[in-house]
Amino acid sequence: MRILTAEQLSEADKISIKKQQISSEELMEKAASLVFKEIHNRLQTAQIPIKIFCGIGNNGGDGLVVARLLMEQAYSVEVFIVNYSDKRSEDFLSNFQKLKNLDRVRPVLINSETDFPEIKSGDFIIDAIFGIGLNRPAEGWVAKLIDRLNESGAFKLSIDMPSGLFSDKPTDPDSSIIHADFTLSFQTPKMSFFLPESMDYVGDFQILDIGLDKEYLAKLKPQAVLVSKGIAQSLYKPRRKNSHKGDYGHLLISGGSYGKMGSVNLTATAALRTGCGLCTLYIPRCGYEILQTNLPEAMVLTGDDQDFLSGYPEDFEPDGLCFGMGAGTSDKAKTALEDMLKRTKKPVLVDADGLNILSENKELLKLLPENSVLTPHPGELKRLIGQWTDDFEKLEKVKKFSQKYKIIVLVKGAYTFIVNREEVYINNSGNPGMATAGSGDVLSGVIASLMVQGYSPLSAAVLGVYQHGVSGDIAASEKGYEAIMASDIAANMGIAFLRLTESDEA
Ligand SMILES: NC(=O)C1=CN([C@@H]2O[C@H](COP(=O)(O)OP(=O)(O)OC[C@H]3O[C@@H](n4cnc5c(N)ncnc54)[C@H](O)[C@@H]3O)[C@@H](O)[C@H]2O)[C@@H](O)CC1
Ligand SMILES: [K+]
Repeated sequence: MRILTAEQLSEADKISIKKQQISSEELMEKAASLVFKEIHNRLQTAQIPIKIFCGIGNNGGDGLVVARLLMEQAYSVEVFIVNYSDKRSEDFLSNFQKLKNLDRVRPVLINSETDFPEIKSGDFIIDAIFGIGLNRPAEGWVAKLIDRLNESGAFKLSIDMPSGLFSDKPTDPDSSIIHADFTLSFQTPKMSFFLPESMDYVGDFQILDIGLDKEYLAKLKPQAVLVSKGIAQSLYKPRRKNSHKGDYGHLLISGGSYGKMGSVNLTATAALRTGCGLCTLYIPRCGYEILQTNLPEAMVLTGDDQDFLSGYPEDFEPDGLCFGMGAGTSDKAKTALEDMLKRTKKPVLVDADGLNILSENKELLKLLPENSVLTPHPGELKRLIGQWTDDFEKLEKVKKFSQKYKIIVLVKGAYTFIVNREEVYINNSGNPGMATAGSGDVLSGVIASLMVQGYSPLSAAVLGVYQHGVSGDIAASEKGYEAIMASDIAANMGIAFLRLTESDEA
C-alpha cells in the first residue's frame, strides 16, 4: 500500500470525480457509507449513545452522512456542529440540509465552551472535526473541546484523521489532538500513522478503499510504501529442487566479546534458520567452545585476542558479511571492522557495536561497499546522523545519509522504516513482545542470510524485516508478548516462510 500526502489525495479526489463523472457529494456519500458500514458491523444496532462531532469542512460532511445513515438504522445519535468558522464547504451544507430534513434530529451548534455537551465515559464519540484539510493546530475553544473529548474516557472513532493531527508534517505535541481508539482512514494510510511521535494518536486503524482512480494513484510518487504480504511474496525466491548448499551462499558473521557471545549465537541461528547455505563465525577466542557446542551447524574461526574481536581471517572469501553484534567498541574491534571493510567489495550488514564504531570513526563510513545495510535502533541512529527535531526531519536526514554513502539504512521501531536513498518502505508486521534483548541480533542474521542467498540488499532488508515481524507474531500467538525471547523469533522463521508461501485463501 502506498502512502500519499494530503495534497496528493485531494488532487486524486478531484481527478476521480471528473473521470468517474460523479459529484463530490456522491464521493462523500460513498466514503461515509463505508465508515457507516464498519460502525454498523461492530455495533449491530446496540443502543449506545453516539455523539458525532462535525467540523464545517468535508470531514464534517462525512460525519453528517454517517449521522444520517446511523439514524436510518435507529441508532441513538446526537450531532454537534463544531462551528469554528462560517466558511462551510458545499458538501457539508448539502448534507447538513439532508440531515435536518430527517426531522428527528436537531444538530446542536457549538460556538464556544459554554455550548460543550456533557460527555460520559460510556459514550461512543465519532470525531469528524478536522481531516486532511487541517492547516494549523487546533486553537481556542476548539482545542479545549478536543481536550474535553480526550479526558472523557469515551471511546473515540476518528474519521480519516484524528482531529488536530497533520497527515504529513510534524504536529506540535503540545497542541490539542484527538487521541483516537480507532481511525477509519480513506484510500491510503497517512505518514503520521507510522511515526513514533504521532502513531499513538491514531489507535488501531483501517483503510477504506473509496474507489479513487487507480490509474492516477499509481502514477503518484508515494511518500513511502507500506510492506504487505503481497510485496513480501513478490520478493521471495522459491528454492529450486536441483540445488545444493553452495547455491545459498556462505555468510561470515563477525562479532562477540567476553560475556556477549550470545548475540553472535542469535544472529547465526537466525541466519541458518533463514536458509543461508553455510555460516562461519569470526569471534574472539573466548567464544570458541561456546559456539561450537551451542551451534554445531556453524563453523568457527577465532582471532588472536582472547576477549575481543581482532583482525580479519586470512584468505577467506565469503559471499557476504555481517558485523557488530556484541563486538564492543575497543580499538581492536575498530581495526577488525576496518580490516574487513578494506578486504571486501560486497555489500555488508553492520549492526550494534559496528554502528557505534562507525559513529566514533566517521571516516570508516566511506569504506562501506555500495548498498551495504545499516540496522540502527533510535539511539544508534542518533549517534550516526546527529539529533533531529521531529520524526519528519529524522526521515529526511536518514534519506540524505543513505544517499551520501549509497547505503540502505533501517530505522528500527514499532514500525521499522527501510530507507534506500529517496525510497522508503514501512514494515507493518511484528508486535511489542519483540522489544526484547537480542531481537535486533536476530534481525541482522535474517537480513544478512537473505543477502548471501542472492537477494539484492534492498530486497533482503524489506523481506527480512517483514519475516522477522511475522515470526515474532507467531511467537506472540503461542507465548504472549511478555514471554517472547529473541531465540523464539529465530525458531519460528520456518513457519514464517511457510505462511509467506501459502495463499490467503488456503
Ligand atoms: N470529495 C472529497 O474531497 C472527499 C473528502 N473527504 C473528506 O474531506 C476531508 C478533507 O476536507 P476539507 O479539505 O474540507 O478539510 P477538513 O474538513 O479537514 O477541514 C476543514 C477546513 O478547516 C479549516 N481549518 C484547517 N485547520 C484549521 C484549524 N486549526 N482551525 C480552524 N479551521 C481550520 C481549513 O480551511 C479546512 O479546509 C478528508 O479528510 C475527508 O474526511 C471524503 O469525504 C472523501 C471525499
Ligand atoms: K477527524
